[in-house]
Amino acid sequence: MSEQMTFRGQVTLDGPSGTGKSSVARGVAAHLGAAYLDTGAMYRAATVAVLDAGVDPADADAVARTVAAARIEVGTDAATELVQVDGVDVAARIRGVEVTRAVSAVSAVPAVRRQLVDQQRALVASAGPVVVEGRDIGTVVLPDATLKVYLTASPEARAQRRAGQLGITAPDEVAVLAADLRRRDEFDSSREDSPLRPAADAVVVDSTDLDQQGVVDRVVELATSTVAAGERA
Ligand SMILES: Nc1ncnc2c1ncn2[C@@H]1O[C@H](COP(=O)(O)OP(=O)(O)OP(=O)(O)O)[C@@H](O)[C@H]1O
Ligand SMILES: Nc1ccn([C@H]2C[C@H](O)[C@@H](COP(=O)(O)O)O2)c(=O)n1
Repeated sequence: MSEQMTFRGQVTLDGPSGTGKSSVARGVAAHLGAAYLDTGAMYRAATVAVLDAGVDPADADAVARTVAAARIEVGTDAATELVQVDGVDVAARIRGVEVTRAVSAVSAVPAVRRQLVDQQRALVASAGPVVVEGRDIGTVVLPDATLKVYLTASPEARAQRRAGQLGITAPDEVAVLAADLRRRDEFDSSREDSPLRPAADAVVVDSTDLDQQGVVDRVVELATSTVAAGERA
């Protein structure tokens, strides 16, 4: 695919927390002129609905009922962030500690996953070319995607990145962040329904020693060469 040609496919970006999926996916979408879908934001919005209803995130039946009754909306424009629950803007709230602590439990509920995966596929179907990031996009949501990337980085790099994002410098606070990332990864990788793992045909990109732009360039290069190989076949 030359730079002038239009990208018409789907790129999936999966991987553990703090590897840079959201920032890289936005950059790749902007470069390719594609839409962008943050599926983690959807599970976070579902968690807001659960917490606001006073439901225990460990009560799977109540979580499923609450999320089924909630109207969860996310945008697919890489330049703006739209996340709403029942018409209320929750874009800032979904990044808070309370939601981050509870989101793994909510996202492990099979009925919640079925509901949000259906919604994700509908959004993708109407988005055209798209970059979608999450944990199960290459394995479950879009198994026929043009390019699947599984992003990794060392636990130390991920904790430092998250600390930088939050303006945290004290070593003991960075250690707390690292423990939280570890806890969430273990939970997300060991759940029964759609655990975090690379798709068999995913390209693994280790971003530990790459800066953000370097990762964006690498994924754009992979998308370009995948499309070019498809055109030659
Ligand atoms: N290659 C990189 N080098 C250094 N910093 C990076 C790199 N990629 C992303 N970052 C920074 O790391 C932080 C975390 O990135 P981001 O939120 O995109 O990760 P994520 O994988 O989407 O995390 P989560 O799954 O928890 O939402 C951000 O501040 C981002 O700017
Ligand atoms: N496709 C997805 C996306 C996200 N999740 C879960 C697992 C994460 O801990 C949580 C928040 O995601 P983040 O915003 O940190 O990317 O949502 C999932 O199970 N499947």
